[in-house]
Amino acid sequence: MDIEKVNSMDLGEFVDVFGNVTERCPLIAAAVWSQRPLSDLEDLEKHFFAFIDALPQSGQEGILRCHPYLAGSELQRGTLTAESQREQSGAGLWSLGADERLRLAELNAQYRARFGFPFVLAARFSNRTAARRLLCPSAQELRTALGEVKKIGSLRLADLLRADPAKL
Ligand SMILES: NC(=O)NC1=NC(=O)NC1=O
Repeated sequence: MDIEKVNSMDLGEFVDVFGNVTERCPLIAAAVWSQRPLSDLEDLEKHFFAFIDALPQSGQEGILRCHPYLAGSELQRGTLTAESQREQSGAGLWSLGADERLRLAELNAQYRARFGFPFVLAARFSNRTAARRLLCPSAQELRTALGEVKKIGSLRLADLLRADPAKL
C-alpha cells in the first residue's frame, strides 16, 4: 500500500486499517488521521509515537492496560485481536509447557501488582525479560514498556503498508 492510498482514506477507512496499530487504541489512529497528508511510512509512524509521547502518564499507562497478557487467558480463550493472536502464537506462547505458562502467569501478576499495568513485550522479538524488568524503577519501566508498544506498532504498520490493498 502506498502513502497516496493512505492519504486518500476517509476517517472510517483509516481507522479500520490502522485502528489496532496500538493494541485496542483506535483513538490514536483517529487522531493521526488529521495529520494527513503524510509523507511516508516513517511520517505515519512518527505521528503514532508523538501521540503516545504527548499523553499524560495516566494515558500512557492506559495504553499499556489495553494490552492482553502474554500467554494469558485471552490466548487460551481465543479472544485476542488478530494481530496479538499472530504475535503471541508466532512467539511460541501457544505451545508453552504448563510450568512455563504458570511461571509467566506469576511474573505477569507480580509485574502488574508492582507497576499497575501488564508486562508488555514485542513478542516477535520475544527476548523474554519479564523477570529482569520486574526489578526496574517505575519511571524507567514505563519508558521501557512504551518502547515495546512502539516496536509492536512499527511491526504492525510495516505489515499493513506492505499489505496488498485488495486484501485489506
Ligand atoms: N502483553 C504483551 O506484550 N502483549 C503482546 N505483545 C505482542 O507483541 N503482542 C501482544 O499481544
